[in-house]
Amino acid sequence: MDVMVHSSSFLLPKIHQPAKTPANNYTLVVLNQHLPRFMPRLWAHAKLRICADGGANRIFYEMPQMTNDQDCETTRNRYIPEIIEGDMDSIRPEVKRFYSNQGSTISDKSHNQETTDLHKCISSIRHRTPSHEKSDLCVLVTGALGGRFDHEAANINVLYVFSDMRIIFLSDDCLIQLLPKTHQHEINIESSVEGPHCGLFPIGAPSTSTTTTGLKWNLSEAKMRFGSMISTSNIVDSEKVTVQSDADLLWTISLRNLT
Ligand SMILES: Nc1ncnc2c1ncn2[C@@H]1O[C@H](COP(=O)(O)OP(=O)(O)OP(=O)(O)O)[C@@H](O)[C@H]1O
Ligand SMILES: Cc1ncc(C[n+]2csc(CCO)c2C)c(N)n1
Repeated sequence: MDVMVHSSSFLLPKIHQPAKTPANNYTLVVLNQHLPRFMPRLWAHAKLRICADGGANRIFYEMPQMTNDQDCETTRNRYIPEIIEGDMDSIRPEVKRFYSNQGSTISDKSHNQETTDLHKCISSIRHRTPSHEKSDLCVLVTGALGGRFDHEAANINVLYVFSDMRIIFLSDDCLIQLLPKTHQHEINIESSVEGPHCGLFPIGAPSTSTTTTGLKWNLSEAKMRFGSMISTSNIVDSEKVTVQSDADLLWTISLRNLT
């Protein structure tokens, strides 16, 4: 079974980032929730930036408070998403007008009320990415966690729908991602920015055998399912964590107080 290597090096300042890993070649998706404190850094290093519908309001109204620019206008002119995607029922008219005039592509999918704006964004990223670049692509998503529980459930479902893509949800407090059962996983812990708290569990299908190394409470061919045992409030105990499972698992790790 192939090994998939993971790293949160996108959270490091640029000078500390290793040259070419999937984590440094990412598309940023901004959802309609409060921006995380490290948004300016994520934005600066992204290869492509997509706002999901009302996510554009967050960039327009919240970004000016997160930078040291002299005035609002300077910030707004600096942070222009390449694409705004979704059913356009939450983006404000003045925000849509502003970014449209600045050259953002407005991808209006108001006819589709079957999938969420995040689903539309990920689907569009998949279509835009040439096959030979797919394995290198990482998608960082802000605003997927916290807030309305139906939105959160839909967001997590997107991780499962697109389980062959590297998608990472980031909040101020933690990150989460899916570890597909098709691979063994090697997670390099960036201890200056993440840990020590972590969790590992299946949602949906149970796991009859999960084995880990590098955790304080390791699993050895352990069974996990909701309604029985799941691993939460675990602690990373090594610079490298390995995971092998017969089920897709969610991996979550706490983020330190970065600026
Ligand atoms: N409170 C929230 N909690 C978690 N995710 C959210 C929340 N609000 C928005 N999102 C995410 O941001 C995306 C864009 O948000 P937006 O408010 O534009 O959605 P929407 O389609 O108007 O949702 P709805 O009509 O259900 O309120 C959503 O698809 C969802 O992924
Ligand atoms: C069974 C079922 N439940 C809910 C919706 C509604 N819905 C799901 S995603 C979406 C778009 C949100 O931007 C909407 C309105 C549906 N279509 N089918």
